[in-house]
Amino acid sequence: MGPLDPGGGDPVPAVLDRLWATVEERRISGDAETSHSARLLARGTAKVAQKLGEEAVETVIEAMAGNRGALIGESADLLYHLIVVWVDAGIRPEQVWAELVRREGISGIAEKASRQNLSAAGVVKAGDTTKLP
Ligand SMILES: N=c1c2ncn([C@@H]3O[C@H](COP(=O)(O)OP(=O)(O)OP(=O)(O)O)[C@@H](O)[C@H]3O)c2ncn1[C@@H]1O[C@H](COP(=O)(O)O)[C@@H](O)[C@H]1O
Repeated sequence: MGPLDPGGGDPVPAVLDRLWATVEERRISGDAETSHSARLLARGTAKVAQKLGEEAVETVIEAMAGNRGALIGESADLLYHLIVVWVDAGIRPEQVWAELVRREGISGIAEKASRQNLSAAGVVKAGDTTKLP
């Protein structure tokens, strides 16, 4: 399974794979003086996660204001900071693409209902999808 093939035979945006590879390279050998990624990663998991939260809020603000141009820019910031979170956590993009492919065709409403049924039966705790097939 290559970086452009999440397992279902579909390509994923190559720019996201390239961005992950760049940020991972910055984690390994980047200079905090010249690389924003290296500087942010050096500040630790809490700061990396905080920045993702800030970018998410800024994205929400532009979405609610109906500013489509600003929403595109904030979306790019959000994706970049999500990728920094993955690099910090040791997650490779293929793992996320595979999870998206696994969910294809599964309605969110049906999935939630099955989780609630399992929870009611005492099989899994509500909200915990890690034990689902
Ligand atoms: N896509 C991005 C990208 N999007 C946003 N940003 C930076 O994210 C920063 C967000 O600014 P903020 O003021 O919110 O955050 P901050 O500077 O950490 O400030 P504080 O929260 O600490 O006060 C800005 O400096 C943006 O330039 C990005 N920095 C890098 N990339 C990509 O990552 C690649 C590697 O970048 P470097 O790691 O800098 O070499 C680049 O070639 C780009 O492809």
